[in-house]
Amino acid sequence: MPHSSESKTPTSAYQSLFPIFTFIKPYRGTVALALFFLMFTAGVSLSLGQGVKMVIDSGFISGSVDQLTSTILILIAMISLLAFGTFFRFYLMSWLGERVSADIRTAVFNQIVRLHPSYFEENRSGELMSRLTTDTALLQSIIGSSFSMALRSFFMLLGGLAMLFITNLKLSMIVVICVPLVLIPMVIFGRRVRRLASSSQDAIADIGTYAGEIIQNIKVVQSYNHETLEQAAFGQEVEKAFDVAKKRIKQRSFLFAAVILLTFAAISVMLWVGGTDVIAGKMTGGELGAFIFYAIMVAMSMATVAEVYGELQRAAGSATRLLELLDIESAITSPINPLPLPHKNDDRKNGVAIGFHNLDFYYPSRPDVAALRNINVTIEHGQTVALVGPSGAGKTTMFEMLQRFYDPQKGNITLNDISLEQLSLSELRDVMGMVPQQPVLFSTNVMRNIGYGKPQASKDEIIDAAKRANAHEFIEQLPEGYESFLGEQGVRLSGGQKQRIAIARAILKDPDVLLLDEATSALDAQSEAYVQEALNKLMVNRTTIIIAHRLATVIHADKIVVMDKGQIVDTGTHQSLLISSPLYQRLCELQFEQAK
Ligand SMILES: Nc1ncnc2c1ncn2[C@@H]1O[C@H](COP(=O)(O)OP(=O)(O)OP(=O)(O)O)[C@@H](O)[C@H]1O
Repeated sequence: MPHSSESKTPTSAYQSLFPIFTFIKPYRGTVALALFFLMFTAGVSLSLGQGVKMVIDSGFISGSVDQLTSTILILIAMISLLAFGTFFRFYLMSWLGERVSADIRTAVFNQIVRLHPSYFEENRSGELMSRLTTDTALLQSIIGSSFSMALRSFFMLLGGLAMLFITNLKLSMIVVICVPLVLIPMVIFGRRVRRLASSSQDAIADIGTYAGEIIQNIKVVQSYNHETLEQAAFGQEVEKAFDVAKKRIKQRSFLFAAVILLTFAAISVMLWVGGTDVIAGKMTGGELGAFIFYAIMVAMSMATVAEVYGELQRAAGSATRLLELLDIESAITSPINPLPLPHKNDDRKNGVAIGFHNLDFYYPSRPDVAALRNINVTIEHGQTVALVGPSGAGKTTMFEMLQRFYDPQKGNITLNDISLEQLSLSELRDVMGMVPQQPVLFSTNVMRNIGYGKPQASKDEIIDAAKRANAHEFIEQLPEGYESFLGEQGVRLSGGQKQRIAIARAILKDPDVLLLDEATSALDAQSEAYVQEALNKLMVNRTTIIIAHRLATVIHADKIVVMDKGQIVDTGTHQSLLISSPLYQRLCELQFEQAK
């Protein structure tokens, strides 16, 4: 990417903002038009000073009502032009801000969904979320408003200064001395206010996080009778935020008071010096009026430029973070020239053969402990293999490796003798279908939750999949049938029902390899029978690997792999392992005790 080198070593705020221009480039035409209106309005604003002069000199002083009327009409015409230009300037600039931040948001999200899963173990989702929302919102306000304000103020500052000197040299010298006197306290207080404003935002964000966690876990809070404790703790958080806010508003009050005092003091000095000149006949009243108009314009423009400079620095931080995120390369990518997955006799309905060969794997976050060590397993087309072993043995890790969420440090995994790294990620993941122990439901309706397995599926296909998963009946009984909303704020489903939705999703996907993580929590006999029947149908004509917790599953498996501490300790059938494997015997006793 073109911005990679700049974003790593930003030397100034502007330099790290520079890469954002890649996102602005496509809208060159709009930028040009916006700039035109920006200069147009700046020009009209500057000429307003002349209008003021005319109204005073030709209108009031001349004593002619007609002349006053015509000068006022000219002033109205100028202000109409200003309004006209402002509409387009504001609209186009804000449009640019919104458009560019929308594009950046999309680019960041597109990047996030493709990143390797271990990235999300190192980076909290809350942080990524704030990149997507807060950081992009800041850039939007910079591009859409602050930048335009700064540019306009810059033009007006230059023009205003020029007009000041043209109007009256002596008074201009007073302004040149007074403006910094007014600005210095504004910049100092402004900086403090900004710092406090950002810690105030942090404090508010903390309140949000705290409340969010309590609301999510409200049942735990209530069952432990922690309401009063939580109320007190939350109260403290709120007070902390209030204390920061108090400091901020104090600084702001000082700022306002100082600005009013200094500005009017400076204007009074000018009025006094200018007024003496008017009385002495050295300048007209209109000139003095115009002069004060320009002086205020120059001061305001300088204040705006100073204010925006601070914001630009804050935005530079956001821009750097966003661009760093966009620069990260996913550690798991498709090969440039992927091999197609060959199918035995070209018959897709037979599953695929799987092989683990001398596989060693360490999780990136725990590089010193092997999660899998020296794993060798061969699974034939259409076989059902059960993985058993105590907690932490590495069973789930096997599933993660098969879906290539991580790459092994040593050895490899093959599908029909092709190494996973040689397959395109999309083909690999098309082949795999996973039914997790705790099914994940999205906050949408049943139809879309099942349809996640095959986005182009028709309604009939979805209903058919639900029927085959033994889910149709209970879905029909939901308040709005297939349109019922599931997920976070949706209908609550029982464990068995959720599993059947997940099974329907997998049926619809129709994968060659089925990865099944059986639920450990016991379902009631009826649900268990429904789920088992649905699974049996699902396993036909596929290669299936099951993390097994049920007697029925292991007995019917073609092969059982017994794992412990990341290694395979035994492989065989239920009968052979009962004789040869002490660990398997122990596991059987434990697991099937519970099943009784
Ligand atoms: N993302 C991860 N980062 C670091 N270590 C992990 C990660 N996931 C799992 N582990 C570790 O790897 C080992 C194997 O875990 P795994 O989840 O594969 O076990 P399991 O056999 O599926 O256990 P269970 O039956 O309890 O789910 C454990 O020691 C676990 O702490």
